Amino acid sequence: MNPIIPALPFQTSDPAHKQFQYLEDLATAYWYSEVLFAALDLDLFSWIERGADRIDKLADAAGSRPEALARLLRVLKRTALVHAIDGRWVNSPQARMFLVVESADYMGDFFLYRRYMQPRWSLLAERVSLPDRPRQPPITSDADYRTRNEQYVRSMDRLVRRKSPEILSILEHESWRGPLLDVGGGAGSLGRAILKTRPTASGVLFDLAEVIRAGRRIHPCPGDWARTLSVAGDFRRHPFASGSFGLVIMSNFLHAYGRKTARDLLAAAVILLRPGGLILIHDYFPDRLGIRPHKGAFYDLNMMLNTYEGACHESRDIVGWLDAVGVKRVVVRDLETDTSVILAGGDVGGGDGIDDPEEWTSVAREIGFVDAAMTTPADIVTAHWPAWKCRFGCKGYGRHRQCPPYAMPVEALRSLLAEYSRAVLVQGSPPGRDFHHRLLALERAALLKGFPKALAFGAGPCTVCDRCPVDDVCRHPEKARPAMEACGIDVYATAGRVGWPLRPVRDRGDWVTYVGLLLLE
Ligand SMILES: C[S@@+](CC[C@H](N)C(=O)[O-])C[C@H]1O[C@@H](n2cnc3c(N)ncnc32)[C@H](O)[C@@H]1O
Repeated sequence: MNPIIPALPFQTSDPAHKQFQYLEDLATAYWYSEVLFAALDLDLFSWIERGADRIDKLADAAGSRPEALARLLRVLKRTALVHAIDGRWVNSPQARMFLVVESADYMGDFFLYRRYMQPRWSLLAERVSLPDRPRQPPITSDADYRTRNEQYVRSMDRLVRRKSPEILSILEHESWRGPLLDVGGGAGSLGRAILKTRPTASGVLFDLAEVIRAGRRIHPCPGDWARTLSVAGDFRRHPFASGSFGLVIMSNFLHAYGRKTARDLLAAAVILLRPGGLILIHDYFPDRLGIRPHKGAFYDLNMMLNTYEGACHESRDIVGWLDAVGVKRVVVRDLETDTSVILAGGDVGGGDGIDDPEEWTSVAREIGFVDAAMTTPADIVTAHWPAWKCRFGCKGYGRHRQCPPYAMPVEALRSLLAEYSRAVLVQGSPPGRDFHHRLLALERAALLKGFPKALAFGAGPCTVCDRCPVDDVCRHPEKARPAMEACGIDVYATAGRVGWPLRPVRDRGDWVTYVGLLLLE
């Protein structure tokens, strides 16, 4: 998490402690968006930047009541969008950059566009329960439609423009040659950014006629259309010649369609590729659990509510659809924001991306862990005291084959760690038996993906059997795994190194946070 952008409370509440607070934070999460929308409606950030920085001046400029405005500003201050210095209001760096109309990086209209989608969210229960989609409020006139369409195109363009550098950094490792086709390219900023990296390549921006017209108004400078042919049409019917393009882009396109149509449109795009051509899909994928693990699933609901048949498709489905039409070489990469890229064809890296060590955190979350973090064996803190704490302080001492005094001594653990180069820490909650099963599932997934040395360490006494046999011979060594602390891992310090502040259970209703470890090589 970027330290200058505070996390929202519902992102940081620890359900293991004060569980109801997490729910209360979720219940009031919409307050945050409403505050941002109101501040943008009143254009507060722009007025502050223009010098209306004292409450009376600002209230005057924004046409607001000073006392009420002061209360809104207090919340904006809590959300770190503004600061107060000696009675003057000052924008935060993010607000100055993205929320001031005069800024070259202004995104306020994009954020306000999010509000257009909001009314339908209040119909979520109906949408999930009733067979018919609630009716769309009618658009009153052509002028309304035009304004709305232009806002939409401009908003999408602002967002993809910000994401382009990261998408480019993924594409830069691949070799491709033009021409490029940007399917549903909106105002064209992604294709434009990609073309700039290939000074001789040309491109086609393809979208519906009204979107192309809006794109021309949004980017009036002829230089923005250099080497780009804009073509208006409907991709479901347009007669492009097969084998014409070296790179086909589908950015935020497939989610406008249901499963069957999306699959057909993807297959149609593959046919347009030249031999060795690449396809780049940039979208929200509900099964990608990277930096914003919840966003793809939320976006899918947004599509369900706000489009006719739209859905965010899982990246693994898209990889399967590509495979079915003969595109075997695929990588999936999460951006540092909330979307991901699937790059396929050409001589793209191969596999499904799981050879990328960072992918293991996604796999772990998918298996059901609350959180997962990559670390290295060198960052696993070992000491003598954890095992001694088991000896003096645990009522189970001496009763479990995977715990002291039978557990792996810390010296053996240190030698073992030296034989590995990667490690994944996972976090979970009771019951311990479920946590253990997840660990075994993660270890097995690693084994099957070609990590023969994969070895999991659990949390607390082994839960495989109700109790260890009296003859001390483990009946299930294939399932039993050593506990981290039992072998001398300082779990608090190790978790602290990946940014997990563990706390002892203090209050009734709190539960212990389990931490497990997977060693990989
Ligand atoms: C969410 S926008 C994405 C725009 C841009 N690619 C981006 O990533 O910001 C989806 C675009 O796909 C276009 N689109 C959807 N279906 C289409 C179709 N059948 N033919 C052409 N364009 C289509 C829409 O008009 C819209 O501009």
